[in-house]
This record gives sequence, structure tokens and C-alpha cells, in this order.
Amino acid sequence: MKPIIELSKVNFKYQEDDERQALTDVTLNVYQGEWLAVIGHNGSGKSTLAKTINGLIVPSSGEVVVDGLPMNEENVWEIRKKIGMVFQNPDNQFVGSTVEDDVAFGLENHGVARDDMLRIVKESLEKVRMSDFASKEPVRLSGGQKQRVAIAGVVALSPDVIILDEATSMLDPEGRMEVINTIQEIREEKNITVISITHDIDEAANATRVLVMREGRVFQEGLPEEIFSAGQDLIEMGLDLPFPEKLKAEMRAQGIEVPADYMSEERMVEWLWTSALNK
Ligand SMILES: Nc1ncnc2c1ncn2[C@@H]1O[C@H](COP(=O)(O)OP(=O)(O)OP(=O)(O)O)[C@@H](O)[C@H]1O
Repeated sequence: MKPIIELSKVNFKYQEDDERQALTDVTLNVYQGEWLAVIGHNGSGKSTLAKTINGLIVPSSGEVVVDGLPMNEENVWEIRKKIGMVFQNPDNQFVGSTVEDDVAFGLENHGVARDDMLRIVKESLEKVRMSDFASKEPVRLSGGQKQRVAIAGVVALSPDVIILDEATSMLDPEGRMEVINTIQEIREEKNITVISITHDIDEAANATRVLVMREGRVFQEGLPEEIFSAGQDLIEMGLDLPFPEKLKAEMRAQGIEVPADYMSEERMVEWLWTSALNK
């Protein structure tokens, strides 16, 4: 399978005299339809990686290719059309006075004809289950609903890739789940590639692949179960573990025998349920 995003040996420094590079020798392939979660400490290079992928910064060396197009001045606008970004603060992402105006904004900018625009806005709001709020003012929505509208605005433009840069970090647990479920549905339905930069380990546990950044380098990458079952490395780095792994550690400390293999939340519930029934 051909990757939709290819980074090879990417290096970047914000200022010439910076002691440390923000990215060092980053080589990474991202494939169509996967959900890549990028985790790592503050300052480990996660946002810089996202900025590299959509051409907001130019690496000092190395190559970035998106959907077969090498990143350069000529291709950068074409590449940006392929990538939708959703940012951290739901309140900074609105331009329209109603939800539907907001979703229409990007389409208007792309010169989409009015009839098509109305249809696409309707479809996009359906996708994020926000149709009932079409004529509402964005300020009246919850954080999770605001982010779903931001996602509708991105989805309306039919990107190949959606990058979520800490898009759930300002939300309550319910809002987080709303956004994660929405993204999961859209990814499955449209085979969109998702890259989520996150501090939320439980969000990362839902991804199809996890990339751990450390001091500007790719420190580890693998399936969530591979990354989180080797939890000691992450703990030593000061990173958290997904809830089921923390629960297992707690149970072990209480002398309860628990399986060594990684468990998703569903698998954990199943195991607890079966163990309780067998008591
Ligand atoms: N605009 C900037 N100018 C100068 N240095 C920067 C700039 N943005 C980031 N850096 C530096 O580049 C390095 C990587 O930062 P980056 O924001 O990519 O990390 P991050 O993993 O996204 O962190 P966080 O989780 O805090 O968002 C850090 O050392 C940071 O201080």
C-alpha cells in the first residue's frame, strides 16, 4: 500500500541559533484510512510535525510528500486542500454567526456553487449529528458540539487527511467521547486518514497506530497494544497509560492476578465480568 504521507529524514529548527532541533531525522509513512495518534511530552515536536505535514513550516532538510506530491512552493496549496485541521480551542474556530454559515464558510471560499454548498453543508452536519443545530449560534453549543461543527467544516471540503491538534484537550469527558466517536465514524465511512496529536492516552488507545515523539525524534511507533503493554518506557518518560492498564497495575498491587496482555476498555469490562461470574 502506498502511503498518503511520507516524511523522510526531516530536520527542523525554529531559529538558526536554537540549541536543539524541533525535529530530528523524522521518517514516517502514514497510510490511507489509518488513525495515527501522536503522543509525547510538551515540546517533543508533535505540533511541529503537524505543521510540517501541511507545509506551514519548511524543513531545513529532508523530504515531505503528500499524496504523491512533493512539498514545495508550487504544490503547497494543492497539498493544503487535501488536509483539514481541527485545533484545540473550540471558540477560536468559528467564523459564521450560525452553525450552517460556519460550515459553509470554507465552501464559499472555494467558490462552490450555492446549490452544491447547501447540499454539502446539510450532509456534513448530518455526518457529525448536528443537523438539529443548523440555525443555532455557535456560542450556544457545548465544547464537544463546537468541535463537531469544526469537524463538519473540515469534512465539507472533502480532505484526504484530518489532523486534530489537541482537538479534545479542552473538552469534558463526554465532549471528548463525542468527538472521538464522530471522527471514528467519518474515518470508517470515508476512509479518511486521521492524525491526532493528543495528550489523552485513552484517545490514543482508540487509534490504529501510535507514534511516540521524544525530543524531536520518533521514539516508538506501533499498534496501541504494543506501545502500551511496554508501559514501563512510557512511565519512565512521565507519560500516562490508558485506563485499563492503570487499573491492572492497581489490581496487581492489591495481589489480584490479571492477564499480562494489553486490554482495550471493552476487553477489560469483558474480563472483569467473566471473572466476577466465575467467582
Ligand atoms: N514558534 C516557535 N518558535 C520557536 N520555537 C518553537 C516554536 N514552536 C515550538 N518551538 C519549540 O520547538 C520544540 C517542539 O515544539 P512543539 O510545539 O512541536 O512540541 P509539542 O510536542 O507539540 O508540545 P506541546 O505538547 O506543548 O504542544 C520545542 O522545543 C518548542 O519550544
